Formats: sequence, C-alpha cells, structure tokens
Amino acid sequence: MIQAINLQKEYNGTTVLNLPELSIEKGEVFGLVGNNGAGKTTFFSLLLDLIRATRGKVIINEIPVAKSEDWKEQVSAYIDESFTIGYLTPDEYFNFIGELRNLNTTDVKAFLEKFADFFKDEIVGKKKYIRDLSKGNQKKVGVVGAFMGNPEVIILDEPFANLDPSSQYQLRNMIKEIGKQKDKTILISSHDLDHVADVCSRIVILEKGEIVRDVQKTESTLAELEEFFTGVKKETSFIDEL
Ligand SMILES: Nc1ncnc2c1ncn2[C@@H]1O[C@H](COP(=O)(O)OP(=O)(O)OP(=O)(O)O)[C@@H](O)[C@H]1O
Repeated sequence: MIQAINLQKEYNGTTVLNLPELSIEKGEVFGLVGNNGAGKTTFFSLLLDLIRATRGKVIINEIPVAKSEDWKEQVSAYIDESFTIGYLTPDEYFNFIGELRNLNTTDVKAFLEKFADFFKDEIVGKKKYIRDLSKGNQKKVGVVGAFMGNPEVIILDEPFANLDPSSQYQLRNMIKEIGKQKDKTILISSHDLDHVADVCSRIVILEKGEIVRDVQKTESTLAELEEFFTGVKKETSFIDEL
C-alpha cells in the first residue's frame, strides 16, 4: 500500500501539492489525471523520493520513503524528467536495469523478446544512444525498463505521450495484463482520460495540487469525469438518434 499523509510541496512559498490523506491499495491500477501544472509529476517525484516534501510523508508498504531505501526493491518507475541515461544504448540500459533487478543477460534477452512488436525493430540491438532515439522510442525504453524484474509497484508518468496510436494500444494492453495480477499496484499519470479510463480501476483528478475527484471506474463515473474535463454534458448524440 502507498500512503501520502499530510503531504505538501511548496516552491517559493506557493503550494503546488496538498494531499491531506491518500491511500493506494495493492492491486489498484491508479490513474492520475490533471491539466498542465496540476502536480502529477510532483506527486510521483515525492513518492520516489526524487524531491523532498515541504511537509508530511510518503509510506510505501509500511516503509517511510524519506527514511529508508528498502522500498526501492519493490518499486519501479518511469518519469520523463528524470530519464537522463542518454549516453547508453537501449541494450546497455536494459542490462543495467537487469543487474539492479537481479536478472542475468539471458533473462533480460528473454524479457525483451516479448516486446519485439512494441519495439518494431528500432530499439534492441541498435547502436544508437538513447538520447538519439525519437521521443516515442525513448519513452518505450523507459517504460519497458520499468516493467523489468517483476516489480510490485510500477509508476509511469505520462507513458502514452509521444507514442503512435498502435504503440499506445499495445501499451494499454500490456498495462491491463500486468494490472490483472492482484499483487501489483500501478500508478499512471496522463492528460488523456481515454487511456486512463481504459486501463485504470480508480481515477483521481488533480487540480492545482488538490484532489477534486476520486472515483472507482464505472460507466457513470466516466461520463461524470468527461463532463468535468470538457465542460460538456454528454447528450444523446446525433448518431445515436439515427
Ligand atoms: N523545481 C521547481 N521549481 C518551481 N516550481 C516548480 C518546480 N517543479 C514544479 N514546479 C511547479 O509545480 C507545479 C506542478 O508541476 P508538475 O510538473 O507536478 O505538474 P504536472 O501535473 O506534472 O504538469 P504537466 O502535465 O504539465 O507535466 C507547477 O506549477 C510547476 O511550475
């Protein structure tokens, strides 16, 4: 379980995240949606101890993240801003992550073979540095790296951004597949309600650092969220009337 308790982050005296109490249970596929600057990356960065909270704390499986490193074995993440392993090729990167996750090179190879369609022959076995790949391919490397070694908690910041539609579709299916395992917890941030609605069991909307909606996914909650985001109430469509 992941808990944020009275978690606040300020920059220059301005509060950008304020979560009095948030718990994410094991088995949840948790979608975090919000406009630019809402605080999504800040929240994930606090969870991963990449930045320090102004107040409050994060606890992952009973371990306070700012006080111990033991939670790191259970958690894997892709965060755009901190994905700076530019001077490695994808193969070097995957082997590096494999070592951290106690996989040997044969395990890593077998794992990567499962992603052949997703990589479309553009990533594995190539001599290009990650920094020289297209944005979408960089994202694929980062996201697949986060899946390596069967972590219990997977945190993905904007995993769908920059991917082409077929890759988005494939990634949705991968997340759904992993999300079926009851011992996994997956956290995803996105601007795109469609992706989040497709893969997540719970959806939270963040606005100016505060939670303004927190719902389990059902047909009616999806309509409500769509209305919240677009400001448009879903009427019977022209097509429905034909
Ligand atoms: N290092 C920093 N210094 C000052 N302000 C910051 C810093 N990092 C983030 N912020 C501010 O915190 C707020 C939340 O930013 P954050 O990146 O978490 O939003 P986000 O929801 O991930 O946005 P986006 O969808 O645009 O990626 C924004 O107002 C941002 O300007």
